[in-house]
Amino acid sequence: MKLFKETVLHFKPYWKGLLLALIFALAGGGFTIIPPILAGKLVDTIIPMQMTDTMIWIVAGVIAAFFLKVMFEGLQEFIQVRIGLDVITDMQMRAFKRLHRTPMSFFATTPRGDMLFRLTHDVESVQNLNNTVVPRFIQQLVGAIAAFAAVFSLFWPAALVMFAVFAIYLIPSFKLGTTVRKLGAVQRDMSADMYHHLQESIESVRLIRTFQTMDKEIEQQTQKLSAWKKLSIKAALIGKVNYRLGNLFNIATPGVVMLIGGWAVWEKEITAGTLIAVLALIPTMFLPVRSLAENALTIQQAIPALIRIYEYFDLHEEHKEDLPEIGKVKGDIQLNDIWFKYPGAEEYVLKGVTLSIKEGQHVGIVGASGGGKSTLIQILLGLYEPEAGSVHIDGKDLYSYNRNSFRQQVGVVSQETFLLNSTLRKNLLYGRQDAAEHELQSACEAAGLSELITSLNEGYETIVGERGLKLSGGQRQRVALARAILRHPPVLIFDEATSSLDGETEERVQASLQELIPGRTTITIAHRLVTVKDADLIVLLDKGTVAELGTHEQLLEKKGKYHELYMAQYSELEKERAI
Ligand SMILES: Nc1ncnc2c1ncn2[C@@H]1O[C@H](COP(=O)(O)OP(=O)(O)OP(=O)(O)O)[C@@H](O)[C@H]1O
Repeated sequence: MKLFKETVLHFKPYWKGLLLALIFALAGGGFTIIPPILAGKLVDTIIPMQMTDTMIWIVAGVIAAFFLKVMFEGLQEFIQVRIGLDVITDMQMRAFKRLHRTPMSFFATTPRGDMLFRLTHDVESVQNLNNTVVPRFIQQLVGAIAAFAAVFSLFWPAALVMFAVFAIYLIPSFKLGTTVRKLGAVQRDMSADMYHHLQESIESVRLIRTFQTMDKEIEQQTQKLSAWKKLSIKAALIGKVNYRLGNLFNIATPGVVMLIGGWAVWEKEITAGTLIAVLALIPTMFLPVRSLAENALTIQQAIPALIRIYEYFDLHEEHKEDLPEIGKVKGDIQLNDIWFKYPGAEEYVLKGVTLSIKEGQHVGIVGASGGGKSTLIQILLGLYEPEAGSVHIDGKDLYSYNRNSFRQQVGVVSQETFLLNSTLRKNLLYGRQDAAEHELQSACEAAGLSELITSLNEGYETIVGERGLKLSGGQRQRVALARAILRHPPVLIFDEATSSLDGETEERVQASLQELIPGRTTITIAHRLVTVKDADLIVLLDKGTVAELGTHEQLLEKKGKYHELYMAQYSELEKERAI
């Protein structure tokens, strides 16, 4: 029911075009029944009376009827395909937009292959249905109704025979159709699984080569493919049986009609011409049924595909679109008693974290791996919502505002660097398209990228490759840094932003970053304590709680966990240098 309602709602804005298509379909259907009726007249009157002139008119009438039928049906088909494509692209965009508004937890729990499959293959399945099956079926249905009405008025017992044949045929056809539908759903899930595996396999090519697991990957794909093939053969076989069954009834029906029609001609109840017209109309009546059987698989694939696209319309939204914008951010951040665990997890990752960051302050977050540092940043950006507690930006509750308006004013450089398969320039300008050339250059300078760009033949126009694979890890991280710097955000977040750089480059980049930090609220997550030793405040996060808080010197004096970490990290010499 929802399927029907949603579909009607999507087509509603195009009702005028659809009405026009229906008028053309009706006209096409009307012209479909003219040639058989004229053939009846030919047999009954024109030939016996040798009306040569009228015969020419009849032939002209048949040709004109065919021509008009083709024209009207062509117009109807075109309008319908056009509207269908508009509707499908609307649906695809609606699903895609919604996907971008869902919480991050959705992406963490949904295979990427599944998302891609819905937005590509499922959409394609619906397009296949739209481009050929539906417009033709409507023509055929209109033609069949017109033919049925004509047969009923010419010789009603033949119409009755047809009706009975349809009823008998529908029983096995329905059963076979149900089987095809079930097979179609399984086949689709198998395809999605294969798609996911292929995608993962291609993306993990480095891992596969390193661990030499190609054979295992190929074996897995072979198994999936052969299971899919087996099922597809079964579905194709049932589809063909269904189609041939339709043909069988199509052939049998004229036989029965000939029998009762021939008898009616002998009894002078109808003329021979009427019988010929009726016989000629039979295939037209069978066309929609045959078409349904022939395209059963396409239909059975498209319906679940449509349902799966519709499922995305109801995805949970991260926040309502109509929430107010947060306005220009100064950078005062307050986290109050944050309790958080990841969806489906039992353990809390953050247990009552409270943190106050003043405008323009530089805060370092340190602690053992898995302590919840990156999670805290995700909460601060509103990517995940805590179970309890609140986030205030300049005194405003973040979750009562459009979070995107806050994120736009934050420059984030994280452990993972995402680059587009495009030029360095496009990647650098990703967050701020309108930056001037000198701004671009100084951001690259600050991020330690200038030398690399000068050394490249194509400079800023160098293509970085799929996910930036043509760059080293450190180079990718520097691109991400420059990209964040270029935005001039009031809030900067560095999550292990310099971890992929060699010691010398890191020192250089850190020195440049120190110049950028004044005047902006900056949060730096680092494993190497020296990275944050100049921060105004250092937070030691341990197993989801704030274990220690203070400046580098205060924390060292405290001789607690920070001190312990510090001692563990540095040799005596480095320690002296760092203090
Ligand atoms: N998307 C997720 N779903 C479920 N659990 C997660 C997810 N992301 C992180 N975790 C878990 O949350 C805990 C904290 O992870 P988090 O990344 O915040 O730690 P971290 O302190 O930043 O670690 P690191 O220093 O290694 O980056 C870990 O136990 C991790 O397994």
